[in-house]
Amino acid sequence: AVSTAPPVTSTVETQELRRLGPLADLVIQRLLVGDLVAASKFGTGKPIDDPVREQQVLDAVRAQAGPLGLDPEATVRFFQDQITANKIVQRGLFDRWTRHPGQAPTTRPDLNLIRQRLDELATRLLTELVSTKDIRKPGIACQVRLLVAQQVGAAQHRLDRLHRQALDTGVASIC
Ligand SMILES: O=C(O)C(=O)C[C@]1(C(=O)O)C=C[C@@H](O)C=C1
Repeated sequence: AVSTAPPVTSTVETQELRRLGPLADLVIQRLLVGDLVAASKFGTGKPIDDPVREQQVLDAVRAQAGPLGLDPEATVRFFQDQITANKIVQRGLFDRWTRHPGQAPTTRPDLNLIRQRLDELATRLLTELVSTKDIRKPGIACQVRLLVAQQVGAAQHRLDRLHRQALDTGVASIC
């Protein structure tokens, strides 16, 4: 008879290997919002860098980290990486749209609404940092899980070179 039950150990191991999946997915969601930010700024003369807004983002996560049981400075570093990743996407798209104006967006999304989305993602990222805290200690186990999460996420979202490069930066401090 053909067995229809999945091999239990491999299922458990697969689930284990995917434990950083939700965190990697949120990192990807945040850098994909970079496409919207770029579309909101491109052609307006508005600079990609907004140091005042960056400080607000970092102050907010620093304040939330401690009460959640996260190290405030490590959390700030993680979000600095998310901002850097976002700017990699924005710069890459500005460059692409300048060289190929036909690919430039034709509608301009509202930056304030986009920032609300980034704030929501920050809350979800913090929650996921908390629930993965025990498996993010530096070491090969974390690196293997991260590699799996990053590859699966990049494939699921069909990320191009630019967004994969940004993802490398976004996940740099996870382990
Ligand atoms: O809010 C913006 O204007 C963005 O460009 C997004 C973002 C971020 O990732 O949070 C990135 C770059 C800016 O310097 C500030 C913030």
